[in-house]
Amino acid sequence: MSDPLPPPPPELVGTGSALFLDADGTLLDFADDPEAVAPPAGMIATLDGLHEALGGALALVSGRPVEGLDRIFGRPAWPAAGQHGLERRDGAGRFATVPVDPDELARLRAVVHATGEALAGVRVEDKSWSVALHCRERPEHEAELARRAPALVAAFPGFELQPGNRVFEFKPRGMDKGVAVRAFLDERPFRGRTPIYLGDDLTDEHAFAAVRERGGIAIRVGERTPTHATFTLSSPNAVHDWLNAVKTHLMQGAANAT
Ligand SMILES: O=P(O)(O)OC[C@H]1O[C@H](O[C@H]2O[C@H](CO)[C@@H](O)[C@H](O)[C@H]2O)[C@H](O)[C@@H](O)[C@@H]1O
Repeated sequence: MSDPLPPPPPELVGTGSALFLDADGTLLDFADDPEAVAPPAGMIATLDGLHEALGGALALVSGRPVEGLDRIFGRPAWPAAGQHGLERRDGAGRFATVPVDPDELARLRAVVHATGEALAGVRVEDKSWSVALHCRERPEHEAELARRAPALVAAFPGFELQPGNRVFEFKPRGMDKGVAVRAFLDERPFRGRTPIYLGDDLTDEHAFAAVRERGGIAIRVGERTPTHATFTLSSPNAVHDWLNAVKTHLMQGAANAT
């Protein structure tokens, strides 16, 4: 059956838009090792151009720490939300994190590491305020992780489970990408703009709901259903091409205005 969602026309983005971009699976192709990802050639220049054309209203919104995003994207000045909204660098460059109970986090971390060690080939990614179990290299463990993860997190009331693409993440309760996007939209330079969010995974659905409730547009990357999105792009390659087309459209508009 063909996908009922259409591709987004680049003209959807205007100078009054704000652009929110997920990283893995949207800007970045998946890799077995979370540390082994890299943006395709030319993407950082494209994002720099869009950041400028949108008056700074472009932000990365990721499950990764902001520090990890900075390493991958060459330490840009762009606003960013990391660890599903637990940390945020706002439009003025200020960085803030949500406080986490360090004792509960330490106990959770120990249980997650023990779970990973018991399943050969399952990777543990320790991200300071959240922890993830990855099964991309051993997808045969996915069903077992899906069974164990809810029981594991139930012992830690301050934390919740965020499933994703071949990953089970344990993060402090109450924070998600929707909370992060709403916070950006209440501040300059995002305030008053129409939000447009691109993402591929379950965690992005929180942000899709947030932008739609503010009159914005959600664009799903890939084919995952169900979704709050109304447009789709097939892959990170298609996202890169689309972002280039958006940049060209914005620059033509600026040239025509002079
Ligand atoms: O919100 P995102 O920017 O999409 O981040 C979500 C998680 O992405 C990373 O994991 C995913 O990508 C890895 C590298 O390609 C892949 O190995 C893994 O299977 C994917 O789930 C990242 O490692 C996590 O920390 C992010 O939360």
